[in-house]
Amino acid sequence: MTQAKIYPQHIDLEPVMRVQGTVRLPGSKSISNRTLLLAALSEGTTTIHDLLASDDTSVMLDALRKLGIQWEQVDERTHVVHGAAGRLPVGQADLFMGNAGTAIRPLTAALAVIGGDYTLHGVERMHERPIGDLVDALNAVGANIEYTGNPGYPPLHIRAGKVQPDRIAVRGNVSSQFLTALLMAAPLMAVDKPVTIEVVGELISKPYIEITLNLMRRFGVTVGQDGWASFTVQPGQTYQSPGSIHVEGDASSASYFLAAGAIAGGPVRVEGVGKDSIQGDVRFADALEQMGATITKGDNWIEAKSNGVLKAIDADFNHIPDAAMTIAVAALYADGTSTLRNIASWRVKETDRLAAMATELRKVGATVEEGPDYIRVTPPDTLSHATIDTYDDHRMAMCFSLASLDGAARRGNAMRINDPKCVAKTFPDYFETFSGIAQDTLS
Ligand SMILES: O=C(O)C1=C[C@@H](OP(=O)(O)O)[C@@H](O)[C@H](O)C1
Ligand SMILES: C=C(OP(=O)(O)O)C(=O)O
Repeated sequence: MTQAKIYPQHIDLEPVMRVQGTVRLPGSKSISNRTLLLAALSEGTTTIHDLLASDDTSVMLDALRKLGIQWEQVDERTHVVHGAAGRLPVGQADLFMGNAGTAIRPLTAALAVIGGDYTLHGVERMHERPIGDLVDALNAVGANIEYTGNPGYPPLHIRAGKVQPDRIAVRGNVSSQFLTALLMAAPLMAVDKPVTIEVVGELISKPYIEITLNLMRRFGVTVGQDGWASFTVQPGQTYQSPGSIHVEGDASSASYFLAAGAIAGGPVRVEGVGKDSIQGDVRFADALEQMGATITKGDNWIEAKSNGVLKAIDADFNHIPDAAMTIAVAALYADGTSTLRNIASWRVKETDRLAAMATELRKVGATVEEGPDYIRVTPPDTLSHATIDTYDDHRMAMCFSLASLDGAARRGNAMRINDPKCVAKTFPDYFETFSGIAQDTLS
């Protein structure tokens, strides 16, 4: 076991020669926050098993409470949400959304359609993350949403409007969460006639739309689809509680452990996601396979094992923008230059991830080319010890734990990661769990 030393300001990860073990994943952030909102909008009570416990789900739970939705946590792994059947008991509230895109975007659409007097704000970075395409789409069909800071960004002030359109158009090239938000609110708009949501231009991060449609179906609403161009909800469909629902393990969180297995021996098995997962990020395993790792999958697990040095990869990662960050760090262990393409959305997430990734990969000795929507990584012969800055981005912290694996071990120095507690956004116990798969350390 590695002796990870946790300090308030940084964590020192001793070089790890070999990883092996089984990790039980925390719940999926994307499924947890969608499920909470859909349960709140449903008729009936929903028991949710294995909800993610993290900053992003706390802000959603707190917001729902403030809006008058009753919920209880009945034991460590079980929450019960009492749906309010498309209404919100509290008509006026000030809601703190942290930095959770999956909370602020869907809630904005739901609140604008249901009507009331609501303000939504978040951490400083949240106020730099775009929401203009969603606000424009809603205001164009009768919503009343105002920016109280910079136009195009939270904070927002939502007042009652009248939103019952036939058609609503939204751009999908900055974030798929805008379309997700409109889809989830669509049954509330389609009161007596169908509503069609049209995607204007390109749609990014498509697998997240599949998650949305899948969960809407489980809550009793089906959506007609014309490819990725438009989505129609027929009138008279209301959300109905499925009774109980289980949240899969988080496939993005799985990526760090699978990559560790692919880099440093393995096998490493993640439990909680498997062959039939509804999360697009399970396709991260295909990328690792392409890099030469051996991947095996069961119904509820995925395992990765290394086969010597990884092969460099050149691929489009638009479908898995979050897990793609893990590939950028795994590329440090590849036999040549890797190129990750079509990832412009990295610039508007928790930080400018293209800039942050380039800066931190250079610190460990990589040669990096940062393009407007791509990154090219050439590994050094030997990784250098470095102090990694994390930019209040959970994924920067989690990805760079991989830089403590065998390549780094050749130098025998610890890898320092600043502000490790930022992992609380989606995986509060990340570093403890990572320590659990480390078998041999050089300390
Ligand atoms: O809908 C979702 O659950 C998410 C969609 C993706 O965002 P974009 O659509 O902005 O790429 C992803 O990066 C985010 O972590 C979660
Ligand atoms: C982009 C992310 O989060 P959000 O849901 O806040 O968009 C992420 O978790 O990588």
